[in-house]
Amino acid sequence: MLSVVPTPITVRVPAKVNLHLSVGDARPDGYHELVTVFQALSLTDDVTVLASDEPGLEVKGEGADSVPTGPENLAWKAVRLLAEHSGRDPEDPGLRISINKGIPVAGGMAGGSADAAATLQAVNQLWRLELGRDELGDLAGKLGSDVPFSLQGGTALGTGRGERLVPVLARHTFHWVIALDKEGLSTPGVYGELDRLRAENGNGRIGEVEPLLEALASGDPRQLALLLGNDLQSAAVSLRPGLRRTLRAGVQAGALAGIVSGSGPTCAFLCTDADEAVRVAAELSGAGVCRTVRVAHGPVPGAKVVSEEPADRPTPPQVHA
Ligand SMILES: C[C@@](CO)(OP(=O)(O)O)[C@H](O)COP(=O)(O)OP(=O)(O)OC[C@H]1O[C@@H](n2ccc(N)nc2=O)[C@H](O)[C@@H]1O
Ligand SMILES: Nc1ncnc2c1ncn2[C@@H]1O[C@H](COP(=O)(O)OP(=O)(O)O)[C@@H](O)[C@H]1O
Repeated sequence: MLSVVPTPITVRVPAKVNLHLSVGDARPDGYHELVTVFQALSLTDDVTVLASDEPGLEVKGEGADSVPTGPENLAWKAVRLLAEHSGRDPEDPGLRISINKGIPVAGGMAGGSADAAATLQAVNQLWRLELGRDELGDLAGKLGSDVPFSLQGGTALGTGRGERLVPVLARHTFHWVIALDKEGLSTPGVYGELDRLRAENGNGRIGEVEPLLEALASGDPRQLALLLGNDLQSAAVSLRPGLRRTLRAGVQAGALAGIVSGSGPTCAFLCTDADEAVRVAAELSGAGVCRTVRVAHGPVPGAKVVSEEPADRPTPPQVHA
């Protein structure tokens, strides 16, 4: 018998791409100081949370087989953190979680962070914790550097580890083609490779962020394309040399520019408009340089409740024929 009324809540949460990712030196705590511009894209995961006496977590969809279902899943870490924060027993949260993945796993698009953010949002509602944006944002930062952005969405400037956010004006919907690779890359592995390359070859870094912020405000994809930059790209390409071919193929197919998304190996190609993105995606998928392609647009909102049981809603009036 259930001890609480089951009230499933589904939260939809977006992937991200870093339009600008400037990586500083490693800090004493092992993290790198960043200046980054995130944009939330229309590739999404759905996370459904349900109060249950039979706790568990299931993962379906894109790359589900490689996602852990135990305590190392970031969704469970989010539950644990909220339980501790609200004086519940973290060993017995009484929840079932179902994750439907549309975000590539270990692809540099913050899929795990997205699930953590969605779980924070869903459980906040399910347990009626009424934590506000700032409080949820602080908890999100404890779960991972990208988690606060997954909550917030839109377009934002991130500093610190990437967890300190300021919204950025983006006066346009931008259209992207996303090329997914066969296997993921480890985020710490890619940061480590960047440190190694820099120790060997010196400190090549992308420029300042301001011109990119101006391009976003202007809404001109051609201007934005010239300013996309990612310090982690050389490290991702060093670990996965085939990405060079993928990046070239996207531009040959007609994209304005291509970039490795975060720590990779997913590549994101900016296109002039939605029709052009569909055309580039079709051509790129025939080029044999990646596992599969997707079309996406951004910015889109952050983690958002898309359905819940109408527990508190009045019964709708009956309509008789
Ligand atoms: C590279 C980025 C760019 O947005 O995204 P992904 O490509 O992973 O999606 C992020 O910095 C990833 O953020 P996230 O995946 O949340 O990383 P965390 O869990 O906080 O940290 C995982 C590991 O990445 C490295 N790390 C992360 C953030 C940072 N500013 N400096 C780092 O050096 C550290 O080795 C850390 O132990
Ligand atoms: N809910 C989750 N979804 C995806 N990956 C997860 C999740 N929880 C933990 N992970 C682990 O996090 C690693 C990084 O995955 P992900 O967050 O998708 O990539 P990235 O850090 O490149 O954006 C995966 O290899 C996986 O083992």
